[in-house]
Amino acid sequence: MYSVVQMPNHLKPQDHAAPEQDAGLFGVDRPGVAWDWMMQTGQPPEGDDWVRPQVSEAWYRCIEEYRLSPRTSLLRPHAIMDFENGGRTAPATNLDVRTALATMAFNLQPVLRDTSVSLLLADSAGTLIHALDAGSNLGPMGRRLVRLGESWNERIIGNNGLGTAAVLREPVAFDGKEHFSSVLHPFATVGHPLFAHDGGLVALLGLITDQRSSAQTLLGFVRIAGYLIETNLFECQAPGAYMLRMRLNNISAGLTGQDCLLDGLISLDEQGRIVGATRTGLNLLRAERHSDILSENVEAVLGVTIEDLRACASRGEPIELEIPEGWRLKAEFIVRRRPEKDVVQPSRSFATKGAHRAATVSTPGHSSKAANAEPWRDAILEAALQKAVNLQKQKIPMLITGESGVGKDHLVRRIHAEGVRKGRPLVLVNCAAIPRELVSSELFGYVPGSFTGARTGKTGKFVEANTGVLFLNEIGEMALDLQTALLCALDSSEIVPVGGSKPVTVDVQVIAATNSDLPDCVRKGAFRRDLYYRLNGAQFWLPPLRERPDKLGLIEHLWEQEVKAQHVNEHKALSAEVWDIFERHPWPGNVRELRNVLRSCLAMTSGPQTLVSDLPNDFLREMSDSAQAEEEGEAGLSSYAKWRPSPESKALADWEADAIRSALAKTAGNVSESARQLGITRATLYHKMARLGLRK
Ligand SMILES: Nc1ncnc2c1ncn2[C@@H]1O[C@H](COP(=O)(O)OP(=O)(O)OP(=O)(O)O)[C@@H](O)[C@H]1O
Repeated sequence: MYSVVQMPNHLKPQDHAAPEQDAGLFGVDRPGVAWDWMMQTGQPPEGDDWVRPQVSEAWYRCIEEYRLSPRTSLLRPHAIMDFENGGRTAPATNLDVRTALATMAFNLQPVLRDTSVSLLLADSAGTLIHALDAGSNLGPMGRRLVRLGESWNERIIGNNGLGTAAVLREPVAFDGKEHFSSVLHPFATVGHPLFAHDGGLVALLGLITDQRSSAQTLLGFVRIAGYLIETNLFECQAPGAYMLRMRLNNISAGLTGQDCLLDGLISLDEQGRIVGATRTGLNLLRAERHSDILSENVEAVLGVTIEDLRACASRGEPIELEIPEGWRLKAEFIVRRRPEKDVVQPSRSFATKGAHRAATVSTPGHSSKAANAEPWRDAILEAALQKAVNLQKQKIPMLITGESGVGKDHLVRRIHAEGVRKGRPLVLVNCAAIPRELVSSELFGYVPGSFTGARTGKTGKFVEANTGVLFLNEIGEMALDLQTALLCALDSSEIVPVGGSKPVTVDVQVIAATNSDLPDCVRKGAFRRDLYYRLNGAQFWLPPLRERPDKLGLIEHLWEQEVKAQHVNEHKALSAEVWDIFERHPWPGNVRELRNVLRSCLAMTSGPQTLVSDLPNDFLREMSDSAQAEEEGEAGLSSYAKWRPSPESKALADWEADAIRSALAKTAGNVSESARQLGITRATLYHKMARLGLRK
């Protein structure tokens, strides 16, 4: 029980309207006043005049049960140890489920694009396992909150959308100062628990935004998103040979809310026993808990036998079911294709994830994957490629966007190799790398005598690319006057060489790429609007590596490619620790950084397993700097802090020196090759060698 502190009357509002956030109806920021009151008295105010009961109850839990302070900022390492029962790994969600969830969240992301809302996924313990479009509007503190590995557990940072959804087992939303912890005051957070077929909590879906009065609005979105994800997960993961998809037949029957509109699912084994249900399925059957219906025969619950259901389905007849209280359900009986033995158990914890992955990543010939396992496919790249190749038939200009290193150039090369213009020229122009005054002559060429020294004239890139593809990389860097010339060339399919007067007709498919925010450049007047529309016949956005739901699959795939490329014959696998670092690392350099790191790792690995000490120095230093910066800042938990090589085990300089020695030994003292293998420039390597007193 908690004690109740009465708020002085002069502070109380004079009516019982719903509490307002941020100076609402009465010009009073009620949750703000209540929070200040709690700070002074150590107790939340009584009743629901100031904050919603859900909020005051959460604040009581924070004070009485978790002994938190409202000034609790981010989680400290010791706090996570306490929470995890003496430092054991938090109950993580099954890897297949994590991948499935991340994929579904990724598919939802376009709905939120161009909003200031970030989508989050946490495991059942509240530890962030995936974040989409996270951080751009959230400021430094927000960006720290949405880093993978941070805990949103209510016991750690107080009430919040994700952590409290896990406690209450229902969707929740909090605005600004309704959060117990001041760290969350600049934000609105919303969360939805995601349940497995047996009712076990598998993960948490959440949203965070800097629009701190929008939580209730976002609650509707998160409910629908949660329903879609849960239903999808059920269809992919629930056990059972059959499934019943049910919907209420008579809407006026008395059920309210989303259960009237949404499908409920249950799955059945060969004998007709219920082996799984979604929460909507549970509600439609008027069951409170999964245990009320799991293992029951469908006949006992719905009054029909499995044979009846099979017979109806084989006659193609709809199934009408009557459930208690006279409600009628319309149902579809589905024979599922997946055999039971393939089914994974979502609510089982995945304690040995690193070990599992280490076992699955190996050199060809040592692979522990099933012999008939399908080869990994880069679904994101393939989907973009397929669309682009089709569009190329109509010569539609394409714009490829995404952060540096996500694979824009890689995609263009694939489009060229597999599209209708394969075998024709592919001409690459990096608009940022050519001096401004030369871009015009580079693109359009020049005639002899057009300027001093131009005795012979030059063919421009447009003419070189004739009948093929012209790839304009870093298009956002192009000067405004050149944009005008480019627009003319694109509109007329004609170019005029510098110093010339006769137009030359060209047949060129233009593909442009940029990692800048072109619409923003248009708004600021730095990029021509008409050119933007001209280039943007179709747009492909490649996600950053950290947001890719198939990140681990891609890492594994590229590791295998690297092993092949370097003709390594012995068994080589990434250790569990390295996997964990890779999973948490935000990969600011995206696939480019990943490839460099994998290349260096492989070169450094002397035994069968790649250890943390085999990671390239720049990468280790990045981790180390990040951890240090966070430790120096406000009590934050770094995902990296855990992985920083401990001073007792080895000083960073020693790691660095070992790695360089090893690279130089392997390349017989070749500095360029060593630098390449280490993923650093030659100059950096020389600098480090001098600092560490190393010789070739
Ligand atoms: N999907 C992928 N599969 C395999 N390799 C990839 C993939 N995407 C990118 N890469 C590799 O990553 C590196 C960087 O890719 P790329 O140069 O295409 O990125 P980018 O987005 O064009 O970067 P920038 O904006 O800096 O030019 C290249 O070595 C490329 O081959």
